[in-house]
Amino acid sequence: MSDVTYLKSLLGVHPDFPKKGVTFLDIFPILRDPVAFETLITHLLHHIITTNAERPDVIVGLDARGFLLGPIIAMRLGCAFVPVRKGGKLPGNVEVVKYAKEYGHDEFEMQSGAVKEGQKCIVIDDLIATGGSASAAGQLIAKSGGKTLEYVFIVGLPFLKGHEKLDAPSYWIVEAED
Ligand SMILES: O=P(O)(O)OC[C@H]1O[C@H](OP(=O)(O)OP(=O)(O)O)[C@H](O)[C@@H]1O
Ligand SMILES: Nc1ncnc2[nH]cnc12
Repeated sequence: MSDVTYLKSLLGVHPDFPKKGVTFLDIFPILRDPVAFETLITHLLHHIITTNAERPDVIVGLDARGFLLGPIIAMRLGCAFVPVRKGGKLPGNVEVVKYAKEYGHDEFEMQSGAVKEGQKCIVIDDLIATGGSASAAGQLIAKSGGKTLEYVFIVGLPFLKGHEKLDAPSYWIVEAED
């Protein structure tokens, strides 16, 4: 079985969660299996190293599930990790962007100066649906003077066309069907 098939087989599928009409795809079963978790991290590292001509300076992880992947990837690549958090959670001066996502609205914040002028960033999250969350993170990076090299996910829902909202290429390991 390929790594992609293995990881896809572990995804949890929950129809009508958190609201009717949304099929929630749950990555936590992958994290409960240490071999699958290691396979996931190795796959993401291999992708990032082989696809991007430029090495990233910063891995930007999105609240909350992006926090489970971002720091591991950042430490293995020798990059900074910067969190993008939901509104009102970060101290000090912050940049703010409001956005819509598959099942609601939210606000993302990043600490001012956390990404420095000219730094090359990779955004990491578990899943892209409508692309609202990833696009908001990209706007925060741009406000800070950074450059997004790529958006990286475990799961993509390409039929929602979220990747078309993004200002840089995107990659997902597993594709969910409509
Ligand atoms: O592409 P979109 O339509 O924006 O949806 C994707 C986002 O939605 C989920 O996060 P959520 O906001 O539910 O937060 P959580 O990680 O705290 O559960 C998911 O982890 C992504 O961040
Ligand atoms: N379908 C989905 N499954 C899991 N997380 C999500 N975030 C937005 N849409 C989602």
